Amino acid sequence: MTMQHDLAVRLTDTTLRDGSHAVSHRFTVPQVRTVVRALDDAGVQVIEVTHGDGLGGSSFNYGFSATPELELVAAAVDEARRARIAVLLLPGLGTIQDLDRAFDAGASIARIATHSTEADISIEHFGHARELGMETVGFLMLSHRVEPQALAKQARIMADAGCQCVYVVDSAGALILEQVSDRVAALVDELHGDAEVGFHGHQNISFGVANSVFAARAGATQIDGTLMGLGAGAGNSPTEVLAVAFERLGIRTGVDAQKIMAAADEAARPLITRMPVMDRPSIMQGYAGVYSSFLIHAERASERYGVPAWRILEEAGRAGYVGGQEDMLVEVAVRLAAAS
Ligand SMILES: CC[C@H](O)CC(=O)C(=O)O
Ligand SMILES: [Mn+2]
Repeated sequence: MTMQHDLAVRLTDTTLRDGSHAVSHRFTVPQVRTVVRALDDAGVQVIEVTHGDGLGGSSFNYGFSATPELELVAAAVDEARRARIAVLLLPGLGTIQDLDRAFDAGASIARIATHSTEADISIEHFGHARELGMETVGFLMLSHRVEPQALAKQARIMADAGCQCVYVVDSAGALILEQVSDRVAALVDELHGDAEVGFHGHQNISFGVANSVFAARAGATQIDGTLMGLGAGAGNSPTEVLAVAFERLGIRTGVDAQKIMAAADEAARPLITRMPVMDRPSIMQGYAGVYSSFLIHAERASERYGVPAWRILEEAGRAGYVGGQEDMLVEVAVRLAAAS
């Protein structure tokens, strides 16, 4: 076994954001408190809390939150003793005012997400977050669609705007091993210490954890996970598995393996109404490079128009749709139904 005692990564747990997709955005204040307490006890340093689609995501199009997300953020801030609370924002869906409100509720890390070729729409948000004194993280979503050097140029735009860590985000769970480390290495090289590099994986073709190891070895210092792998598509890299795998590889996380396994089992497992699985639609997302959050929208369109969800997702991959184009899945379903 290769031991790499020189490596350390900060784990960010996004059960209460990406994992929110798996419970149709129905987290309650007591549930948030339970999960935050368990993660905090286990030594997770950053916990992300918002609607699954980020601040402002609660809507007809993306699904309404059962509890206003700022109440969840405030509860998380109140419950955490050591961990810091992060929020995610997609410019256009969430606004600068949403960020202000999240900051007022006690969030101290702003994670701004854009499609992997559109970093320029995050410039204002990074500037504003830094003015507020928030730590900043940038998400380059659907990173598999962009070659390493071009992705690194987008990361440079974020870093120059005030982003302190740029993530390679495998939104489709499509990347495999060196495809991750090549991208992470290109960003590390470009950013040259001006910003850290992170990795966010999905399990659609089961590579989330292995990809995270490759990311860490290529220089990523922040890695995302969710308890029990709850998340969009087939879910995210499970935080408890990341903690155990990293410990076995000598990559320091500061997370207690026993406690994080208990957090998954005792705090997260009872909340699960629908366990993300690798099935035909979610595997198709990894295979065809489709945004993981499209899964529920495709399933809804599948029921309504009587065409298989995997076919809708396959077509979405062919068309190259990006986050925000959920309505196009209905159009695809209508077309497939008419052709059948
Ligand atoms: C809502 C933003 C987006 O879903 C971020 C993310 O987790 C991903 O792209 O995987
Ligand atoms: Mn995700």
